[in-house]
Amino acid sequence: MSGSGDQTAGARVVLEQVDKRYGDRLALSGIELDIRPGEFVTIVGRSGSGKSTLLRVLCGLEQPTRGAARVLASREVAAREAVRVVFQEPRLLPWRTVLENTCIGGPRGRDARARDVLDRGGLGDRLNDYPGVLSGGQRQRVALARALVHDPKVLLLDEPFGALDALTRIGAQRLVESLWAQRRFTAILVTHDVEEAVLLGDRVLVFDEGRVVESVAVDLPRPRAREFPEVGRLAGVLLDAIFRRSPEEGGLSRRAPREDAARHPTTLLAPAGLGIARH
Ligand SMILES: Nc1ncnc2c1ncn2[C@@H]1O[C@H](COP(=O)(O)OP(=O)(O)OP(=O)(O)O)[C@@H](O)[C@H]1O
Repeated sequence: MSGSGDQTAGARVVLEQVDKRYGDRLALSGIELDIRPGEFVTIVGRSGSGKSTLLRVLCGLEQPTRGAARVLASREVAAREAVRVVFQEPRLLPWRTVLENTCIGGPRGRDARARDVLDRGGLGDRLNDYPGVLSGGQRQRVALARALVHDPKVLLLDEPFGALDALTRIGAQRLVESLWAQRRFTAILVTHDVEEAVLLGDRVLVFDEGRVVESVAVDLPRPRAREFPEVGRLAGVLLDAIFRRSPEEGGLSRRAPREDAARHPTTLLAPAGLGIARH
């Protein structure tokens, strides 16, 4: 399994000098990103660093204050056509069945696709159940199926596993990875779990104060496991990057804070091979 390849249904995502301002607060500042079709990008960073704002800009819920965010498929397509989001809460309609929830808002005739995704998520025998009788992990798999029924070019995942217990979380991660490998959409996942970011990402971006301060390429075979020494090492690198700019908050810094890194706009084409691209 690989994050790159020629046969892809995913779209390229390009952000050019994107700022997002809320009053006096700059939630995103000078974001320059180039995400290739079918790439799996994960995003980590402290609370309030701008991760969710980036996803909201990408799905069209927010407009940049400056700059442009573009989804480039065979042609430039509107975010609402090409981009789907899965949030931490599944947001299902309690009075609709699993199958009905999955098909809501989707194109007609997508029952077969919905059944296929639900089946792959282990819900093939729960199609006529209502959300109230499902577990948290099952509900989240319905939310994932609902997003994929639209055949998105880009799938945005905003802490989708955050509320799940550890075992259910591992199952959900594997499901997302296998669906991504099969359908080749471009995936952008926000997570607070640095190991999860390494397990799933072709590239991990570290956000701080609305900027990308680090980009870590993960060139490891898939599926990956937390027990891989390299996974642990890269997770440590990410923690270091997250906390080094404010060691008094995290206390994990082993290096001096990098004064210059966050001040300069970054261009983040995924570097080949394992390593950290510094900007
Ligand atoms: N609608 C809004 N109005 C005003 N400020 C906002 C709004 N949305 C976000 N912000 C601010 O923008 C900054 C970035 O918020 P964002 O939700 O993107 O952070 P985050 O990295 O996703 O945080 P978390 O990990 O806690 O979810 C924060 O300072 C937040 O207070």
